[in-house]
Amino acid sequence: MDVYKIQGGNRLKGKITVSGAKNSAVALIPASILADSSVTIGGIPEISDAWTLKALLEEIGGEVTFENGKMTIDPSKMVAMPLPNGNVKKLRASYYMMGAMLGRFKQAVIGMPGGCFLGPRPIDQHIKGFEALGAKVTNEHGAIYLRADELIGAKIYLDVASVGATINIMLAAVRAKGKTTIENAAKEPEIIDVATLLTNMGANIKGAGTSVIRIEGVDELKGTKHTIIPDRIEAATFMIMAAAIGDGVLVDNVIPLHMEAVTAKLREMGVTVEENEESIYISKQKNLQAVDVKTLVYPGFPTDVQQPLSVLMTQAEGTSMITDTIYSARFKHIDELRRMSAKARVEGNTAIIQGPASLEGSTVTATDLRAGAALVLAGLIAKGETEIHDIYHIERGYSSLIEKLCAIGANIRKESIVIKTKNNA
Ligand SMILES: CC(=O)N[C@H]1[C@@H](OP(=O)(O)OP(=O)(O)OC[C@H]2O[C@@H](n3ccc(=O)[nH]c3=O)[C@H](O)[C@@H]2O)O[C@H](CO)[C@@H](O)[C@@H]1O
Ligand SMILES: C=C(OP(=O)(O)O)C(=O)O
Repeated sequence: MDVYKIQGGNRLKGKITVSGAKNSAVALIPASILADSSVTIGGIPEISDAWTLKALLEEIGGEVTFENGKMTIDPSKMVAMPLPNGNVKKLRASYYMMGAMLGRFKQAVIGMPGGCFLGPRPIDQHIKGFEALGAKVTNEHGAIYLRADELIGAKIYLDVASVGATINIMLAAVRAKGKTTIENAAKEPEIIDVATLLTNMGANIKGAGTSVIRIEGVDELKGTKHTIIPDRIEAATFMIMAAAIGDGVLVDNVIPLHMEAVTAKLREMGVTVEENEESIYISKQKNLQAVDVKTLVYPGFPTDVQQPLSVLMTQAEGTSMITDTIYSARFKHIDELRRMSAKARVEGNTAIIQGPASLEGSTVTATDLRAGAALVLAGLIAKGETEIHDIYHIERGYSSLIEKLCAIGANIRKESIVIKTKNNA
């Protein structure tokens, strides 16, 4: 089993470069299914989710290359192959195969998606959208079956402003007949990125990034080239690391506007954040102060940053509270942080964190992707050695994390270890 081993206590200094956005990449790659010729996407992060999606596109007949961050997808020979099991279970975003295959083939069979366990993650709004467009949707033996004679544009009001549902409905609606309106749409930057790719393919989409998206369906979509936006969650993770143990860190390849909620909270904690055009500089910090945070849909504070920020809170003076209104059970990392001597507890959907705490290295488990990023930070801060298990979660979403952190001074390495069980002891 692969683990990360971290010797804590090193300071971070220098430039760290953010990769393309995971949560864009995982939607842009399936979006290519809708084109009639090759789509090239630059800046795809080297994460396992991207490799798994490449494999899924190949399973349905796509010809895909992925080298140096550039993925080229030739969708011309794709067929509506059912994908009930296997790779679809390895990631959450396999659900975008539903919208894209429905848009192109008017049918799809996709197993229930995997991804991080964060508490219940329903997809009822995705299904409601597909049904409004005229698809018949059934759940048989854990797979979703979608079939439509034709897709017809409709007015769809989302009960919750879901990123996944907004993108998935967009993917199907660009090939529906007539007009679709998505009301109470999510406004995350990744939605604009997907709309930009689709528009360059020939789709007619207005209002992406606002709460009302209007789509006029088209008969065909063509191949194109696209460059992905920077990953605002990875950028936030590095900003938080820099605030905790940096001696001057430049986080490069950032859109500062996407970081506003994070930047504002860090400033409230006493962190000096200098914004440049495409980078953010965090100098050496002292006297961090406790704050209260509530996660919200964009442009609010992102749930994906809740877990890394809770580690910074262990280093701040006083009692911080962080409430997750998007995923109420996204707190498994708190138990792991307690193993490292953090003074923290969970009450309902809120973590209450007492700082400053002297963290101690320990053996911990990355229960999910951002929990893993939080534990990497905790290990970098802690005295002694931290060993992180189940790092495959981290590698679903962070590209070259070890190389990037070592280049600015961290002592972290990946190792294969043998876990002793009754059978091999
Ligand atoms: C692949 C991807 O981009 N994943 C992101 C996406 O996940 P995901 O697409 O799962 O999140 P959504 O934005 O869809 O969900 C937001 C909220 O809506 C609820 N909901 C969602 C869909 C639905 O049909 N019904 C429903 O009730 C969810 O339970 C959650 O409380 O947004 C999350 C919230 O920003 C991020 O943590 C994930 O990183
Ligand atoms: C929860 C996340 O990912 P996913 O939706 O792919 O599980 C995340 O990116 O933090």
